[in-house]
Amino acid sequence: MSTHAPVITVDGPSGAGKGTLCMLLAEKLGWHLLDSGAIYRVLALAAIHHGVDPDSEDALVPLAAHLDVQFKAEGELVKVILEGEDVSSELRKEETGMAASKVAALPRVREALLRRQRAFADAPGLVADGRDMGTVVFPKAEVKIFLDASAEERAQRRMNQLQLKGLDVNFDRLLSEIQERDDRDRNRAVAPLRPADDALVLDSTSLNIEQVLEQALSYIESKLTVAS
Ligand SMILES: Nc1ncnc2c1ncn2[C@@H]1O[C@H](COP(=O)(O)OP(=O)(O)O)[C@@H](O)[C@H]1O
Ligand SMILES: Nc1ccn([C@@H]2O[C@H](COP(=O)(O)OP(=O)(O)O)[C@@H](O)[C@H]2O)c(=O)n1
Repeated sequence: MSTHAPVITVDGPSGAGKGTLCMLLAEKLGWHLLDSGAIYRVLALAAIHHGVDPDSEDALVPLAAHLDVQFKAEGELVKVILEGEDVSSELRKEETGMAASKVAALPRVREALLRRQRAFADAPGLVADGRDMGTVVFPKAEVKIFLDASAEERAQRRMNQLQLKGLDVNFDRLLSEIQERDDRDRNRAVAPLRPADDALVLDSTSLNIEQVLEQALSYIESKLTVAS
């Protein structure tokens, strides 16, 4: 007998703070975490490693359907293993995000990844991070949040994050890459980035991480009795 697991979806553009918020929520609630962007990133890397044309939907669909990926929690970090190889650091590169947004625009690729994402919904609950979690993957989720922030603030956050890793980054380039990815994600034909009709839209431009967490938790508590 399958039990229904409650789902909290957090969608929004790159750098809005989704990953940070989802990790804190999953930790606080003791729920599972789905980083759906990581799946699209892994697929983009698999295509690059196998020399598959990232524009060829026909070649990408079987790769998506048979993607051999494991997410291994190691303390606070999640190691991502693709076909036995640790791709964790390659995964977070900006160029991987850009390649992911290209493969993610292909309808049959999205379809091939649906079941894999839905399988993450398990007791006691799931926090799902992405672009279409509340609109397509979990349309009946109990709680939906759309986390936003201005493109400039998101580019600044990404720049700080990359600088902390010791990388040399240029703000204007980062901003234009974020805008290019936003445009592609918002204007694609299937599962475009947009808030679900029943989502709380939270603009984090002038909120710090604690304030975002506080507002999200108070909304979750108003929707779910288990969140107290
Ligand atoms: N409200 C916030 N204010 C300032 N920085 C934030 C906030 N939320 C997240 N960050 C930082 O911004 C960067 C991007 O956040 P992340 O959670 O990776 O965004 P996303 O998953 O939406 O791309 C991280 O370095 C994170 O620590
Ligand atoms: N549910 C999702 C998650 C990510 N994606 C795509 O995957 C890319 C990378 O997603 P990500 O969440 O890892 O990116 P960041 O927000 O961390 O920059 C996005 O730009 C989207 O094009 C998607 O189409 N649908």
